[in-house]
Amino acid sequence: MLTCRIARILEQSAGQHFRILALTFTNKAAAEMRGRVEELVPGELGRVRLTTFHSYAAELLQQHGNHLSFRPDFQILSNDADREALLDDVIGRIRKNLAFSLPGHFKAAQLLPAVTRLLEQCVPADRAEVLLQQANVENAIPLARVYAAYREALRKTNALDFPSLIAESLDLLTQYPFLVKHIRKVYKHILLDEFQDTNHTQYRILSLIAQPDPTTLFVVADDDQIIYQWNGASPKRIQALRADFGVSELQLPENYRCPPLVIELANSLIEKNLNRSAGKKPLKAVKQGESGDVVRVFHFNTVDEEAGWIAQDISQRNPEGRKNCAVLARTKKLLDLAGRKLEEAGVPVYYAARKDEFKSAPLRMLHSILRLVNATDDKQSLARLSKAFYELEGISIELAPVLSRASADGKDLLRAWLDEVKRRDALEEETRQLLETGIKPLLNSLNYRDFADKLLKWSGACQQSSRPDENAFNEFEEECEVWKILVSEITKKFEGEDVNLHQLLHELDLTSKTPPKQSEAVPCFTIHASKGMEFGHVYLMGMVEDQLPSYWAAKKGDKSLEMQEERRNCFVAITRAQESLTLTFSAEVFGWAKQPSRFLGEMGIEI
Ligand SMILES: Nc1ncnc2c1ncn2[C@@H]1O[C@H](COP(=O)(O)OP(=O)(O)OP(=O)(O)O)[C@@H](O)[C@H]1O
Repeated sequence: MLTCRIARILEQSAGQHFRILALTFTNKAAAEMRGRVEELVPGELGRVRLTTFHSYAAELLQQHGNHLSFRPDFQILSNDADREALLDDVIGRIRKNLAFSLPGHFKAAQLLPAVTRLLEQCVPADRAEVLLQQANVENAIPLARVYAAYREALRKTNALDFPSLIAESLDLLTQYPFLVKHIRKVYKHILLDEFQDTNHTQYRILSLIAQPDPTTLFVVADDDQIIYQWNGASPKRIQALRADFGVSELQLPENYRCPPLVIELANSLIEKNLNRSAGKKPLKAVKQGESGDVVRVFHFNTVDEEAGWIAQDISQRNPEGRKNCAVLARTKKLLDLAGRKLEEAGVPVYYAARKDEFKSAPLRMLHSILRLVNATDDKQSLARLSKAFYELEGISIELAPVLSRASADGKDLLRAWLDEVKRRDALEEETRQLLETGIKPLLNSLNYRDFADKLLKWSGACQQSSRPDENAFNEFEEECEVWKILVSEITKKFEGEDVNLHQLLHELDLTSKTPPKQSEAVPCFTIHASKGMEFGHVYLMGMVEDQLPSYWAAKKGDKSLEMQEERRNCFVAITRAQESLTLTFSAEVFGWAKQPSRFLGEMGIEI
């Protein structure tokens, strides 16, 4: 839908210079759409910025973040461990200030979620105290203090985490209206996929950059698929869109994916939700003619038996059928069990869990060198580089001498590290070569592609000889593949532009390093990870109370917002099926007696 509209705008405006901004929530969706647009209108992608919300925010801050004191080479803290370390630092420094006392139990790990929530709501640092007090939050004053200091620390260390990318972008656009004017001039069309997932801050950004003219903005949304309520998504957003933009709406009830029987279940289920858009039409199956068991329901004594049966059922299919199967569940714990059973049955498994950082030593070494070239005093990257280098080369480079050499000679950390390494007699000739002919030119030219090729080639040679750490090459081959794919996707994303090093690093930080699925592997996905996807045969396991719906929703009650979200989770899961749907449940799950999910009854399934 979105891609067809982009293609049509491009066709109809050939020769014109305005650009199109299309935003998605996942890199995968953005990459798929780019592929489809390229197929529909080859050679026109240069006029389209098709990217994720976060990546667009990073781009805005690269270009204009100096107004907020961020340099374009800012670092993105993509994992919670780094955010926690920064917050820990912040708390430690506040504690040193004797004039202000923080509650003894204030620890980074416990406070991070609260800080994240404040950032997601884009609470200005100087308003946090009042707002937290008004909301009767315990320890409002110290929490506000920590929050303000955390935002300040991000600025001082020239770093941003995911929620602050969005929050700072909104601040930027709010404080500098000339930027909004500029963006509106450049992007005559703004399109957004999965609009229902936008949180309040993202919506405010969208409202600023889209011209008030309703022809500018085009969104695709389904309020029956809001499953990120906990992350700020809300049915209110669609209502706000109607009120703020005067949008014209086109309902698309036709469903081309699922068999009619699945559509019947989906409709029966979702109509139980109370706060759907008024006048929402039920889904209409376009597919006709079914063969075999389109919907199957099985129950078991224990979840162990349930997972074992699913594994057997999938393994007994022919290879073609097996490739089209997926196991979905509400929680990761269920999927891990199903995955284990599948592996025992000889079926390879694919998990979609996000992978923030590379795991193999060569890729860690590459990534930390690139980070050090970009941010020359990044001590954390220096430590990571030394660790990876030790695993590969067996030479231990202590950080203290590197730091003092850097400070004494006024050198950046990478150059000082190189000097330390080169003093070692034990250095292999190939490694010396890499450092001489690889890193030095990289430092001068920033040609990361060339350097990456050299380092990966050198690593390949290292792999042949025994290494001090036998785990150094775990996941190496697949990560080389991931590296190639990422660089190629990033190049496509910035079609026609030279992707500089800090753009590359930002994109790397924003992208999961999960390897691509091997064709014969069976996906085991949480419902959230399966959103937007489709599979021939869907096995939805764990259809019991306290799983789907979750314990929390069941506790909140049948009419609660939480229960409605669980119903949408179930709706999303079953509507992934193209050919068949298998629903399973057990009397006992992880040692607890469980009742069948209320959603089975709501779908009209008799037990
Ligand atoms: N007009 C059409 N004719 C035939 N097939 C179609 C048509 N439109 C969509 N499809 C197919 O239906 C399936 C679902 O389409 P699409 O991914 O656009 O749906 P969607 O609304 O984004 O679904 P969801 O939001 O539930 O993930 C895809 O396999 C797509 O190829």
